[in-house]
Amino acid sequence: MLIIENLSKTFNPGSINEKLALDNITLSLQPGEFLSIIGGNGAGKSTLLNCISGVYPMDQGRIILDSMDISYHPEYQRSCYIGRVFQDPMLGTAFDMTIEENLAIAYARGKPRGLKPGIRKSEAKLFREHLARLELGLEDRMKQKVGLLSGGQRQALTLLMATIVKPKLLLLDEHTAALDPAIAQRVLQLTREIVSRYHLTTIMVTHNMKAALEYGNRTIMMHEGRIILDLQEAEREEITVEKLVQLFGLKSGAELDNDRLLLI
Ligand SMILES: Nc1ncnc2c1ncn2[C@@H]1O[C@H](COP(=O)(O)OP(=O)(O)OP(=O)(O)O)[C@@H](O)[C@H]1O
Repeated sequence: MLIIENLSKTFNPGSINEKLALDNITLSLQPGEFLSIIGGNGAGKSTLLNCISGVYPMDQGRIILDSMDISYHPEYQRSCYIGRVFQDPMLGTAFDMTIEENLAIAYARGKPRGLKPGIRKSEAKLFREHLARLELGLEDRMKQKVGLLSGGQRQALTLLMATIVKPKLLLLDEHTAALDPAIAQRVLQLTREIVSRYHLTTIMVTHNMKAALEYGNRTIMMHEGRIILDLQEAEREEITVEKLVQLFGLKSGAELDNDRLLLI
C-alpha cells in the first residue's frame, strides 16, 4: 500500500547548519495498517510526514502509494489522497466558516468542481450522520462557526474532514499533543474507530509512548533520522513503556532526550 524506499532528506546542505534529518529510510505499510511513530527530539518524525505529504522535496528515494509513484507529486496533488491532522487544532479548519461549510470543503476534495453553490440536502444529512458518530453533539451545531469549538472538538472535526473522503493514507502528526488528557483520550478513541471503520492505512506520530503501544498495530522508533526499532504483532503486545525506554537506550546508544516522552 505504502512503500518508502531509501528516503533521505538533508536541510541546508553545504552550509554550517547542514542537518541530515532522514537517513535512508525504508518502510512499507500494508493496507489498513496503523503505525505509530515515537522518537526523541529532532529524530525526523515530522520531516518524514512532511516528505510523504510533499511539504518538503526529498533528496533521494521513492514513495509509492497504492501502486502509484508519488515521489514528485506536488503537495496540493497529494492532499487529494493523503489526509493529515496536525498538532495545532487551529490548523486544518477554517475558523470563520461553519462546521458544515468546513465539511463541504473536505467532501469536495478530489472531486471536479461544480458550479452549484451551497450544501445539498443529501450532503447535510451525510455530514449530520458523520458528526453524530463523534458523540460530541456537533450534529446540532452545524451552522455554527468552527471558531466557537474547543480544541478537542476541532481536532475531532479535523479528523472527520481528513477522512470523510476516504484517503489512501492518513497522517496524524501529534494530533492530540495540545489537548487536555481526557480530551486527548477521546480523540484517540475516535481515531481508532475511524481508522478501523474505513480500514485506513495510517501513520500517527505521538509523544505518548503508552498511546503508541496501545493504538494501532505496529510501532516504530526513530533516532537521528533512522528507524531503530520496528515492533509488530506479538512482540509489540508484550512490550511495556519501561521496556521501550530500555530498548531505546540499547538501540541508539543514547539517553532518551525527549522529556515529553518520559513524562508518560
Ligand atoms: N525546515 C527545516 N529547516 C532546517 N532544519 C529542519 C527543518 N525541519 C526540521 N529540521 C531539523 O531536522 C531534524 C529533524 O526534525 P523533525 O522536526 O523532523 O524532528 P521530530 O522527530 O519531529 O522532533 P520533535 O519531536 O522535536 O518535533 C531536526 O534537527 C530539525 O532541527
